[in-house]
Amino acid sequence: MLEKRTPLNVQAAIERCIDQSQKMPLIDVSIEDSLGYYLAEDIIAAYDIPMFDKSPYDGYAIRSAASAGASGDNRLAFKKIDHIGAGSVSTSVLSDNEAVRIMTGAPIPEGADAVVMLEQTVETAEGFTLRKSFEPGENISRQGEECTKGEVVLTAGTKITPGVIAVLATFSYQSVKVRQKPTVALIATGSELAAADEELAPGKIRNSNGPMIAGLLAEMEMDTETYRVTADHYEHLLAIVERALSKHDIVITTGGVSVGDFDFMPAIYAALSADVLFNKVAMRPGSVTTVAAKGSQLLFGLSGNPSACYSGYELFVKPALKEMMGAANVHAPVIKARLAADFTKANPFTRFIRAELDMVSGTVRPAGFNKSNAVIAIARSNSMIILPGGTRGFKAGDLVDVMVTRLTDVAGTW
Ligand SMILES: Nc1nc2c(c(=O)[nH]1)N[C@H]1C(S)=C(S)[C@@H](COP(=O)(O)OP(=O)(O)OC[C@H]3O[C@@H](n4cnc5c(N)ncnc54)[C@H](O)[C@@H]3O)O[C@H]1N2
Ligand code: MOO
Repeated sequence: MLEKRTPLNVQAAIERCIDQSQKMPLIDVSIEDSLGYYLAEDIIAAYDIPMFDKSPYDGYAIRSAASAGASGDNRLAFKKIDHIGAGSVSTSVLSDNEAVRIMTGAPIPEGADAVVMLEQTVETAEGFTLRKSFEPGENISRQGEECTKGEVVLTAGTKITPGVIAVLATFSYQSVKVRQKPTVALIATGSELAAADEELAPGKIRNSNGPMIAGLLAEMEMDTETYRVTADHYEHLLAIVERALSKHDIVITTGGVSVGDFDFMPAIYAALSADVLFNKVAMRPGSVTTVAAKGSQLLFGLSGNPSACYSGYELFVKPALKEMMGAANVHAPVIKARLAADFTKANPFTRFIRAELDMVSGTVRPAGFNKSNAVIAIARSNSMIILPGGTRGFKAGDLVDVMVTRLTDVAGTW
């Protein structure tokens, strides 16, 4: 008899996935290999930045008091007593009307309290003249003006970006504490799937979900193993899923989760004695998305329909992977934007529409044909419009929620 499934609210389903996601063990990773991980420790300033008072310009370090009264009609002369570049320290101590020729980044010599830019000077045999007076501290980058020793500059859970790597390098880190990345098995199921090098016999289609999910995982720099399925046979599929579970933290399947005669995933979860967290979500597409847990391992049964498969990954897999890696913020940003066109369809359940968000005008429109089986709209989208269940009749200009999935490659200029 057909199993009756009770739909779970989509936000509750996401929370269930996150609650079930166990944090991965701590490891040290070299900063060269740290991109894409999340900091598992706060980063504390090991010293003041800048570490010393320094010159922000190529010019001359002077005593500001010696410049008092300088003007176009009263040029004051300074004598050059030393010359330093970044990386060198002057041993000179300045007295009135003495100056050290100094390059950007070099420490301010003792006695100096201002820097004159080269462009503000006229060279003389002994040094230079200037026609403007300087305030104490003028043109000096102060020690500790960016941060002081002991300050928490980045908190645990921050994604390691090139900017974070710059901070780690600044504070002499060679390696940093992170949480290991989970390893992922990827299994596209379906007897209809013909791999890229196989003939497209009648009834067969190309496997687009497999390469798409592999790409989504690659974006997160996950270590993924793809398993090949030859046909929808229960024993064959069960053996592959068991093999995947023996090696990986996460098993992602696509297809075979609905109620069809060849949808074997429900029986496989039962055979594995996996704890099914949900097998129906009150959303479109992707209502059949199923997530199960086997101890600390998670099995994501994404729908076979490409748009449903994509949405399932963004909504459930991505936050779970982030949670396991210790990310402080696991959710995709949801912003408000105005619909660029009417959307008249009824939404019995929360609807996710692959969409084009125009960040410049703050408008959003569906990215073309948008049924569960659509594939092109995924490629054209940078976001998903979220329309709440139990609504209909959205008009152009209405403010709607938009989940931003891809922030790069968005049109815009300045
Ligand atoms: N009687 C019912 N039938 C269906 C229901 C239902 O509730 N009752 N739900 C429908 C919904 S909604 C969806 S979504 C699909 C989901 O089915 P599955 O997740 O089990 O996926 P499949 O049946 O295996 O495939 C669905 C569809 O997608 C194509 N597909 C599969 N894998 C790939 C791939 N790797 N690349 C590209 N396309 C793929 C497949 O050929 C099918 O056309 O079930 C509905 N039916
Ligand atoms: O709910 Mo199904 O996943 O529309 O497409």
